Amino acid sequence: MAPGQNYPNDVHRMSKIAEKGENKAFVTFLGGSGDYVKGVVGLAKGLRKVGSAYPLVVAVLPDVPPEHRLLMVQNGCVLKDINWVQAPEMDKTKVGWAHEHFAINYSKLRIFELEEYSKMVYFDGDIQVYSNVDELFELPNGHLYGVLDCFCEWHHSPQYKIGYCQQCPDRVQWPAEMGQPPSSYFNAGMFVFEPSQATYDDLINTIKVTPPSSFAEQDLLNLYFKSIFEPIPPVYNLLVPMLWTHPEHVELDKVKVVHFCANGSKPWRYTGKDEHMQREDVKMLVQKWWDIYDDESFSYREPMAANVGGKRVQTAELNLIPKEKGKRGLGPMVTSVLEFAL
Ligand SMILES: O=c1ccn([C@@H]2O[C@H](COP(=O)(O)OP(=O)(O)O)[C@@H](O)[C@H]2O)c(=O)[nH]1
Ligand SMILES: OC[C@H]1O[C@H](O[C@@H]2[C@@H](O)[C@H](O)[C@@H](O)[C@H](O)[C@@H]2O)[C@H](O)[C@@H](O)[C@H]1O
Ligand SMILES: [Mn+2]
Repeated sequence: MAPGQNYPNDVHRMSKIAEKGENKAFVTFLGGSGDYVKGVVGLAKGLRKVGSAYPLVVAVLPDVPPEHRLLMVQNGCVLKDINWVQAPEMDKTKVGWAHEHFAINYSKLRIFELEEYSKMVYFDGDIQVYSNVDELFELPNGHLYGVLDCFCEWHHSPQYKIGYCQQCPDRVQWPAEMGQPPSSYFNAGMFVFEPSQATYDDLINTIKVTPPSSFAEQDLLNLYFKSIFEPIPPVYNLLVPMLWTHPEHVELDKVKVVHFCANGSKPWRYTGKDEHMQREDVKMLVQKWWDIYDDESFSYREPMAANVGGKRVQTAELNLIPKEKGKRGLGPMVTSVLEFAL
């Protein structure tokens, strides 16, 4: 099935159309079989380390492989199957995604369908939590909360061309001939929201009538929630580029959440060779990420038992990849573990 086409029997539909619930949870998003699963495992461990009272839900696309699903479940994640959301057709001669993978990011919008939760805090998989942020769940309802983004590295944007950034609006006045200055704009790597099927349906309808732009669903979310968006302090989503674009707004010892969105800063891919990556503060934040990721005391819960064909076996005994070399696929055991786990 090509992404975006609904499955005939919708095998990956939401587990059940849930009635509105009172639960609250963190939620992240994972697609593909690549290394972002390390980011999710790191985030799960980070939330456990700061003693958060809320679970981490992971909205997983169909192409996330079984071994990655099991790894996340063993780290205490609650998996929710979601389907793709088709990115709008883009005329690449006029505009392109800022990063190729942004096309799958529209599927992130599926988190608005998670109505069994009354309030959720979304984190990208490349975010780490270094201090408890459970207070975010007490923010008043009726708003979407996020941290103001920085435009200083948006090389193809009108903002960049004139050197305007909302982080320092007095540095360069927005010229009257360019119309209204941009409204407050949040980084969609972290936001506090209330799931609603009606909101999700309206977002999808909005995609159909909104020309696509470089920052994909982030631009859409900022357009859609403009009237109820409330900025929250940058300690809740420190964009790594802010360390060099607006150091005057960064008090590193007060930062609670770090977003590794700068090129070359994803800790699990970090080589130190990209621009700015040899900075002491960047190296310290990446090392802190690894200290949590490698810390066994925040890792696997007791190896899970699973009901496999009526027999209880420890997941450690499961052979997730069938013995025959090169042959991959869901063996009967893995399917039942996933049934148990999901
Ligand atoms: O191959 C990918 C790329 C991205 N993502 C998810 O999409 C989010 C947004 O991508 P990214 O964080 O790379 O964007 P950035 O914030 O760096 O612009 C990631 O954090 C992941 O949760 C994913 O699951 N698989
Ligand atoms: O698909 C759009 C993406 O937009 C955001 O990434 C961008 C954006 O933040 C720019 O403002 C930064 O300059 C840039 O570095 C960063 O990649 C979100 O973090 C990501 O989850 C996703 O929504
Ligand atoms: Mn990110």
